[in-house]
Amino acid sequence: MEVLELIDIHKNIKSHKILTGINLKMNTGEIIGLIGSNGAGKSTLLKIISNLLKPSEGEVLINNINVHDNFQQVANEIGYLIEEPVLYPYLTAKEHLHLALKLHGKPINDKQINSLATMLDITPFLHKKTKNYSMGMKQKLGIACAVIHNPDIVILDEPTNSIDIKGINLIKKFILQLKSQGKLVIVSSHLLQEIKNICDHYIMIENGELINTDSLSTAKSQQYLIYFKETPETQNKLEPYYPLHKSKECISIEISHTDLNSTLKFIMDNNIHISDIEKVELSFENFL
Ligand SMILES: Nc1ncnc2c1ncn2[C@@H]1O[C@H](COP(=O)(O)OP(=O)(O)OP(=O)(O)O)[C@@H](O)[C@H]1O
Repeated sequence: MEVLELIDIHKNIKSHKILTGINLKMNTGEIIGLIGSNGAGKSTLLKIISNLLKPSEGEVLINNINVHDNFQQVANEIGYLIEEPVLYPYLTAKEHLHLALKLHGKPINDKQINSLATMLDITPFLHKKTKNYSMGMKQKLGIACAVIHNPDIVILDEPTNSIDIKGINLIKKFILQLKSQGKLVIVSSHLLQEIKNICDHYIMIENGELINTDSLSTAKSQQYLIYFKETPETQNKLEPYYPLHKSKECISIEISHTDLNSTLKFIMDNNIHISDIEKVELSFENFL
């Protein structure tokens, strides 16, 4: 069932275009992986969905309700952890969870808190003040606070940040449990191999634009390597595409399929001789 729709989302900050024309529809019971290089616009998009930022243009609809015009109506349908969790150093994990429930107008339910604490392995420090927590402990508590009010949509920006392998596996299992409860989970990660086995779909953003929303296998085939003979003149002409890759006597540039036409035009306009073009299957880590 469709729960979230993004309609022509644009975000400009001053003259900087951060997001351009993002259109997406997402359903309950899905895990969506959000990938893109540093500065691609992932956190900005997640903040817009969570109503932490307003789009310059466009609409975010949760169950057909405009998030930015009617947030009170949909605030309980969304839970998020974006960037680092904001925690009070002199409150315990349990007190944070009580606060989160109060914020959403939900009754204190210690049974629910204990069960969530078990799933996220935070029971041992449920009654300890957060000032002495490690980054991993803070991160897990941040995730617990994001979901304690039982939202339909859960947004986790880099949830595996600062978490060891055991913790990453636990979070993956937890995300799968959220999916089995019928929630839509949107998760971003720099280390996508950490989450790629659990996602149903992937959203790729580069330079604020959606590259594709296809499956992992389709997404893999969207890159091209263009090879040139290594000469100083060619190297100079290819300056807009630095850093160049070097192998034996060749240099190459790596581009996405969306840049293929403009890159070929650039090459022709500049009279650069192409030695070869290769469509490559890159692993997700190559996009990050
Ligand atoms: N408040 C702001 N003012 C100006 N530019 C901003 C602001 N917030 C974000 N940006 C710019 O918008 C672009 C996208 O940033 P964003 O944090 O959304 O990227 P990201 O894909 O989440 O990156 P990362 O993976 O490094 O966290 C970047 O170029 C960033 O510098």
